[in-house]
Amino acid sequence: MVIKNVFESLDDVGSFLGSLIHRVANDAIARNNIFTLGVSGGSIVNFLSKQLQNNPNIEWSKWKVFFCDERLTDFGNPESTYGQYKAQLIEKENCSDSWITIDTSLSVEACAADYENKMRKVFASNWPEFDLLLLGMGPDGHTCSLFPGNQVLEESALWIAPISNSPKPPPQRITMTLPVLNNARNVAFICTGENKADMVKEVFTSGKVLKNLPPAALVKPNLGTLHWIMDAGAASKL
Ligand SMILES: O=C1O[C@H](COP(=O)(O)O)[C@@H](O)[C@H](O)[C@H]1O
Repeated sequence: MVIKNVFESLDDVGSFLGSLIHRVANDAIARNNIFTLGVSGGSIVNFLSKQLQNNPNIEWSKWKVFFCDERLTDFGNPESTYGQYKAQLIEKENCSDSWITIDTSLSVEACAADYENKMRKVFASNWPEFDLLLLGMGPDGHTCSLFPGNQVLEESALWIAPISNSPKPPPQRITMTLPVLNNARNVAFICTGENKADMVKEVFTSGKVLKNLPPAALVKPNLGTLHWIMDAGAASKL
């Protein structure tokens, strides 16, 4: 199922995202006593940090937060996604125990394998079934660190893949693979700004030739729900 939500203001995008997260978290905790969340970097960091701050109802001890992708760089580098969440949210809420970080001392291949092992300690199944994955999309159609034309789009065994040639800096990254994204219970794209309008249109109207599809169009949860949360700018060409 695909649900499209378009809002006039960025504040409304943020509030809707906040309510979606809380609804899914409450359901997951009621069902399993744990909420598994995957977060992205880029523009989502601000939205998410704002929504998850100063909320006494969040049971952080029951949250396990993984990175949908992460840049292999020191946490002190402004490019580090964890570093951004740390500064904007984690230090303020004192919730670092809930966040599963990469080991930046490893090579990119070892880092990806190590992160997959960390994930396997939480999920016993063949493929992890995240309660919610929060994804962004670049104007080129990339999501996580899955860039157009990269062979990693065909990955069918790894949960986490190394990327050593990302066209968007920094070049070394790790990323969830498509089978992981498509096994989630809920996936939400948070997409704002007119500079993404052409690609949003392409994602919603692109044909069936697999190799030509932008990576974001390949995210189609097998059994879960796909939410597109957009502002009017991003949705302006739909
Ligand atoms: O490089 C990345 O880009 C995407 C999209 O970022 P945005 O700023 O255009 O929303 C992001 O989702 C991903 O996590 C990040 O590593």
